[in-house]
Formats: sequence, structure tokens, C-alpha cells
Amino acid sequence: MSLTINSTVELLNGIEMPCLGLGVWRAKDGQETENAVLAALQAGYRSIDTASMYRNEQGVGRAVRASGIPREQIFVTTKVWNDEQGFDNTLKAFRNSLDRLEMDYADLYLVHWPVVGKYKETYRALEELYDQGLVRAIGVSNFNIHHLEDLMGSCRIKPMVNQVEMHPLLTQKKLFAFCRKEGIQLESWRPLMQGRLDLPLIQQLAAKYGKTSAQIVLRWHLQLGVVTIPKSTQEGRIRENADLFDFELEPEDMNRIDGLNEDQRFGADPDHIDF
Ligand SMILES: NC(=O)C1=CN([C@@H]2O[C@H](COP(=O)(O)OP(=O)(O)OC[C@H]3O[C@@H](n4cnc5c(N)ncnc54)[C@H](OP(=O)(O)O)[C@@H]3O)[C@@H](O)[C@H]2O)C=CC1
Ligand SMILES: O=C1CO[C@H](CO)[C@@H](O)[C@@H]1O
Repeated sequence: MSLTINSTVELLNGIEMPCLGLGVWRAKDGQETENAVLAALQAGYRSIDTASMYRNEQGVGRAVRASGIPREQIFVTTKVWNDEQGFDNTLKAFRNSLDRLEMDYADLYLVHWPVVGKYKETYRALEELYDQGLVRAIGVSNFNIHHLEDLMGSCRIKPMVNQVEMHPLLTQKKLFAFCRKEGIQLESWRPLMQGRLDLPLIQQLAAKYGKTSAQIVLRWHLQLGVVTIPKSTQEGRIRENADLFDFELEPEDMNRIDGLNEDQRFGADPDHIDF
């Protein structure tokens, strides 16, 4: 499998999305976010995942401009938060995100969580933004199969991406198969289990391949064909998390990692959100 740091996946509408991105949840707006995003862009990342809820869109925008890399070479994702949902509110929320980013478009805009009674109207606003050319792609996050089926029953434009919690302890096999069948690109959040990388098998594979546990886990995501967005604000780790392209996990090791699944979530369950 010839993956490189420049590898992309093609979304349903034909646009290319980088396989690897930097997540910035909990990076403080200002210097911390700016430094992390700049370090990532210098290390070769070309995709950044933020959200209005992260309150660091300004720092992301500043770093993108400071990098000197043309805007069109960087893939910027942001998301509409739960209390901003609804048709008009989402249009307004998007405008605010663009203002904070100081950009004139976003590459991908996501419905952050399936807020019951609101997500269809919210998604309708995303379709409108897509029609207006203000976002290059639209999608959802934290949608289970039944949420996707419900949405696809009435939407005009199929969601292109579903960003969900996924890692070796939560392999999301059914959701992954469903998304693959529908052509919806799966993207994994919390891919590193927030740094809880002390699983014996992962450590054993790290020794076998001469890589770190984080690199083993991230390579597993990429070889599955899942887009992933590890977060770090430490320059060394940002580089480590992108140093994934000089080895390949053997099929039996991919299967062994799959076998770690315990359906264990570190984040909220989309069927029981209370925020
Ligand atoms: N759509 C959604 O609802 C959600 C989306 N996300 C997105 O996904 C991104 C990633 O998920 P996140 O929850 O941040 O968790 P991750 O699994 O990416 O883990 C991040 C944590 O692991 C540490 N870490 C990073 N690299 C390494 C490494 N090589 N070795 C050891 N520890 C490491 C980081 O610390 P340090 O920074 O100190 O290096 C941080 O504490 C988010 O930043 C966000 O963009 C996340 C949650 C929900
Ligand atoms: O994007 C996010 C960052 O992490 C939070 C805590 O798990 C999530 O709730 C949120 O969706």
C-alpha cells in the first residue's frame, strides 16, 4: 500500500481530502494553536480539524496565513456546534466561523452532533452553503447508522464525510461497512485514545516495526482507508504522528489490532448526548 504524507481520498463530489490532519481540540486559541498548526504545516500536514466549539478558529486561520502555503493547498474543516443548530442559526454560525478563520470558504463543514429534532434543518443549511460555494464539501459527525438513514431519507446532497470516535478499542465495524457502502468517507476522532497507548499488542507491534505505539495505531487507521486527525500541541509529537510512511503493517497485524475492539468509548455516545 503506497501511502505518503500527500495521500488523499476522493469524496463523493470528487474533491480530494488529505488522509492525515491535525486535530486541535483543547489547543488554546492564540499562540498554542498557532504554533501547533504552523508546526504541522511545516511537517507536511495539509489538513486541520477545528470547530466553533473549540474556540480556536482564529489561531488556525492565523497559522494558515503565516505558513505562506497557498490557502487552496490546505484543507480546513470546521463544525457547527449543538447550540447553533437550526437552519438560520447554522447560516449565522458558519458566517461567524469564517470571520474567525478570516477565510472566504471552508473545505469541509460538519454537523458536530446529531441533535434530535434539529440536525435535518441544520444539514439543509449546509446544503445551502455548499450551493453557494462557501464550503467545498459537507458532512456530519457522530452519526450512527440510524441517523444517517434518517438524514439520507430527506437530504438533497449525501453527506460526504462522517467523523466519529474510532480507535483500536472502538473499531466501528458496522458503521464503517455502512459508510463504505454509501460512499461516505469515515474520519476518526480520538484516534490515539487520547494517548492511552499502553495496550500490550500495540507495544509489541511498536517493537516489531521499530515505530512508536502512536505510529502503529495511526498507520492502522490509514491502512483501513480511514481519514484521521490526531491532536498534539507538542512539535515532536506532531512530527512523530506524521512519520507513518516508511513502513507497512502486515495483514495479520491489521487483523490483530482489529481484534482489540471492546466497543469502548472515551467520548460521548451519539445516542445519549446530553450537551
Ligand atoms: N467530532 C467530534 O465530536 C470530535 C472531534 N475530535 C477531533 O479529533 C481530534 C483528535 O482527537 P482527541 O480527542 O484530541 O484525541 P487524540 O486521540 O488525538 O489524542 C490527543 C492526546 O494524545 C496526546 N498525544 C498526541 N500524540 C501523542 C503521541 N505521539 N504519543 C503520546 N501521546 C500523544 C496529546 O497530548 P499533547 O497535545 O500534549 O501531545 C493529547 O493529550 C481532536 O483534536 C478534534 O480535532 C475529537 C473529539 C470529538
Ligand atoms: O469535538 C469534540 C471534542 O471532544 C469533546 C469531548 O469528547 C467532544 O464532546 C466534542 O464533540
